[in-house]
Amino acid sequence: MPQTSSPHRGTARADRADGAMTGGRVPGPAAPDPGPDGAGLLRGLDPLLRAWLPEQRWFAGKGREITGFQLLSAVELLPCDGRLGTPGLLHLLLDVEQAGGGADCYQLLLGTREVLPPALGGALLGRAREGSLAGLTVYEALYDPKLAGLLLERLRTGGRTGPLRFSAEPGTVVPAGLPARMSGAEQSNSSVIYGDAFILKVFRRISAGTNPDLEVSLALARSGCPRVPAPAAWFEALGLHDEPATLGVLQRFLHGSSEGWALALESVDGDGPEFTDAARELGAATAQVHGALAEAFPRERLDAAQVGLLATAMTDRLRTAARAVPQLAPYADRLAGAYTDLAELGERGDGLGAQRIHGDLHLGQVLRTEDAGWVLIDFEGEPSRPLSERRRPQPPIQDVAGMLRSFDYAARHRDPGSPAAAAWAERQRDAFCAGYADAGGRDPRRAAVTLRAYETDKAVYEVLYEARHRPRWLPIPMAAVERLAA
Ligand SMILES: Nc1ncnc2c1ncn2[C@@H]1O[C@H](COP(=O)(O)OP(=O)(O)O)[C@@H](O)[C@H]1O
Ligand SMILES: O=P(O)(O)O[C@H]1O[C@H](CO)[C@@H](O[C@H]2O[C@H](CO)[C@@H](O)[C@H](O)[C@H]2O)[C@H](O)[C@H]1O
Repeated sequence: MPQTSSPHRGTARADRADGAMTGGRVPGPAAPDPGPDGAGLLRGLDPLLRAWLPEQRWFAGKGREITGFQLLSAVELLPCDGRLGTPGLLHLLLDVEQAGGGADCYQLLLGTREVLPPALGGALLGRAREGSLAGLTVYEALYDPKLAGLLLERLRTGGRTGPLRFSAEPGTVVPAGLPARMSGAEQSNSSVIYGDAFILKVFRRISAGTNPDLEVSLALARSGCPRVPAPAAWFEALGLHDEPATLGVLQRFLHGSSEGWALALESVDGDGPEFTDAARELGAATAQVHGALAEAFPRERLDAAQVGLLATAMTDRLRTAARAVPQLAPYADRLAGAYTDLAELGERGDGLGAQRIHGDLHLGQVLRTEDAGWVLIDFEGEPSRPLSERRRPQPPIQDVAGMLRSFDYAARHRDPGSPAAAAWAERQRDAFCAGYADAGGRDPRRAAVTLRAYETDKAVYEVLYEARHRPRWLPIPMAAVERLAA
């Protein structure tokens, strides 16, 4: 609901009928101009954000000092009213500047209250001491069922509030008043589950353009492909750049589904059935999704020069990762051989087929349902890559390599060096590749050079990912690095 009244004591006011606050316009990252109310907001938030952001799993700039903030957009979706005891809801797009240069744009949904109920204690950012939020407690709004419910209502009703545009997929019915709960899965983004019927993914790091998670799952659902949860509604920021930036997607929640990762671990740990049938079906599901994507989006044939560029990009990523993670450095030259082989294959052969793909396929991105079998989620691609790159056609074997790496992860999650783990992973690789080929995909085992290059690239990415986010898990991709470098 657009707000026109004063949201907070102090200077920040929603003084436009469309709900955008003064200084809440979106001037673009090149020329941010938060204006007086934006500056007032930031004065109170600055110290809270400096302490809170680096603690968030989705914050990509861990380990680098935050040097400043630029407010790109501030929209008040609900005013905080102390007399009525109602919380406020602020939507912010914020450039976070860090040592070493550059800035990343993050989306924040902040609740404001005079007094935070104990149940929301875990969502606390802190109390603002100055600026337009002075005296108010600031917290993560998505944890507050009332505020998360308000966001659902905006998605249901659609329309504009300042730079925010809410849209619904025609023909989809989203009931009002579904109870909200924050998803426990702390990943690259934040998700809210509504009544076990829908899940809203709120993207955290925002880039201009349509997020492939929306673009791809919408195209697949519209084509009738049953292997993705259909998007029901989404919201975007207009005016950041030339293109709208996707901020969040509401999609069907697959209630009662099981995550591939959990099922695989049960099998590895001996608590569940052998996984090979599931791996074979997963290979078939992946091939079906690749088939549907090849129909829905343009395809390309990468020539020798383009394959050479792929190999160069892989080599660059390897060199960057080896500089950041010293354990990787001794293997770098031998690993780079896989990329040289790929470039030579490009010279010799008739190129590589490329199309839209999942882009970050692993066992945490597949859900097994009673009715539909395997369903693929999270088509966002590797969050660390630029959006433009993630939206480009890629060889589909990249997804295969991602899943094969994931079998290796599951197998080695307890003991990276165990021979039984290696044998388990080998069985799943074979089953997955056989299922992929049976369902119409090209047997990945017959593309050994390309597969090895992509597995190496993924293992290198994982080394960097684990070193940054989960250092205890670093031995898992390092075991793969040793093997791939041999
Ligand atoms: N449509 C869905 N139905 C059921 N659970 C889902 C759905 N989408 C996501 N999830 C759950 O939420 C987790 C995180 O979702 P994901 O899209 O991978 O988010 P992120 O981009 O933050 O990694 C998944 O691993 C899965 O457990
Ligand atoms: O799910 P996200 O899009 O956030 O993907 C990132 O995090 C993943 C971990 O949660 C990471 O995946 C790696 O660990 C998985 C086990 O936790 C394993 O199944 C994957 O094979 C492995 O790559 C992913 O790489 C990262 O982009």
